[in-house]
Amino acid sequence: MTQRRQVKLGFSIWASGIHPAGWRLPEANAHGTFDPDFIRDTARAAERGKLDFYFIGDRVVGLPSSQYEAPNEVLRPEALTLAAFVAAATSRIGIVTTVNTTYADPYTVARATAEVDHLSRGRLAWNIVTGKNEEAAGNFGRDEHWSADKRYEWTSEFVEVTRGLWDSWEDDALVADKARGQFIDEAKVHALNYRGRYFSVNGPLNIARPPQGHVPILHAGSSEESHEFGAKYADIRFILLQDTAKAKQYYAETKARLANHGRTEDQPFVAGLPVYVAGTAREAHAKFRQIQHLTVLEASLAPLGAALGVDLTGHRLDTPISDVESLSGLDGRAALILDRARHAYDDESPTLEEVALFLKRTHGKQVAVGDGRQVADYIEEQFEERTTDGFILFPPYLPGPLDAFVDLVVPELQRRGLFRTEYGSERTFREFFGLSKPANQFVGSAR
Ligand SMILES: Cc1cc2nc3c(=O)[nH]c(=O)nc-3n(C[C@H](O)[C@H](O)[C@H](O)COP(=O)(O)O)c2cc1C
Repeated sequence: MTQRRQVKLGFSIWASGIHPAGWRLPEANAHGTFDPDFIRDTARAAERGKLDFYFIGDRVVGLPSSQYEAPNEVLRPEALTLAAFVAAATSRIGIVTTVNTTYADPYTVARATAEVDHLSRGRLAWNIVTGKNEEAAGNFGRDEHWSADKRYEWTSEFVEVTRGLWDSWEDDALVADKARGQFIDEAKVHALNYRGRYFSVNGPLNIARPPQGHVPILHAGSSEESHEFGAKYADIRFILLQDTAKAKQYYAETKARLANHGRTEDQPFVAGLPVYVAGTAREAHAKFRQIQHLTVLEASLAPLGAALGVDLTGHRLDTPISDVESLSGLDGRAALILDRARHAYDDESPTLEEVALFLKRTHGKQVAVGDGRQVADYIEEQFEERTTDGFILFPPYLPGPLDAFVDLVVPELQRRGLFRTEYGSERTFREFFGLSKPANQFVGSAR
């Protein structure tokens, strides 16, 4: 019997939750961000669920005034350091760290990523982002955050340099010949001597080639330049899902770009997904409503009206949507937003305030709310429809939702043959995703 194609699953550490009010729940840990025991527990829970990877995003700005809108962007652990910690706390799960290349240096990043790949025995992947926060520029002596074309030109060179540095050492360069007193074979250690528009780097790196050869690259971004960069350099694309028809088209079109760069290997997609799962659908929806109502932000009708294409002035926030005549018979994106809000609240007629908060938090995108079977149904449907090849669980708060996902959704996916029941022979991140190990550009005639 042929085995079913299996879904990829990761967990993203948002210590205070993806929802800005999640940390306010009595059962939420609001102090987890810098608590090593707490972080270790999340890593082990993700590994207990046999997940493919533990995902760490990053920001290079601190924005205290974002506390009501996005508290998890106010405080952010340093992602590479955290990856090393997670590597030590686990033994099988893959680890994705994020580096914003716009504000980084390739020699430093090549060293640190190679080091963590060694420490984790080949379990690391690198999520490349180029950042959207203007304020970051001021932290790095710059006057402005660059436009997309400059960010991606710089980042393309960055990746070329980094890959070249990772190749500095041939696998058998360290001979450690005790009898002759020869430590290394210098002919097998290569300087890069890269001279480009933005970088000038001699090399060699002072770290042996990473176990995976090149640390695999994930990429997330939205511009045309991001998509061209991703098609050329990324092993995996990190996305957010839109409605199913659009997402299917996006999936097919984005993957079709790979051929323009002579690529034949698949580029798996993983999609961020906020999940509210509980023993019963009723509990899950109640938790969703409870968190929404803890939001400190004021809901306002203007953005909701603009998103729906309807003038809502004059209505009270507590009006149920079924009482608003102009909201009946909508189609397209407006209908989709209302449907998703109805589904999430499990209420045929949520109030205007509830829909406004829903829109504000999710930007109208999908959240999965339900019992284990219902969340698994959603994952299976999106996977089979080919909108994505996997998901990154975005917990609304921690720790409860991670354990609930592992205990309720994972077994359901396993029963359906959609997800592994044990870690198998795969050891490296590349092996988890079926990615081949790249040859060293300095070996043989490759250069
Ligand atoms: C799914 C997704 C995840 C992202 N994660 C991060 C992140 O962790 N840190 C960050 O600085 N930017 C992150 N970004 C922002 C991107 O780096 C990028 O700046 C933004 O999407 C603007 O698109 P562009 O780079 O294509 O112009 C993310 C974007 C997307 C779409």
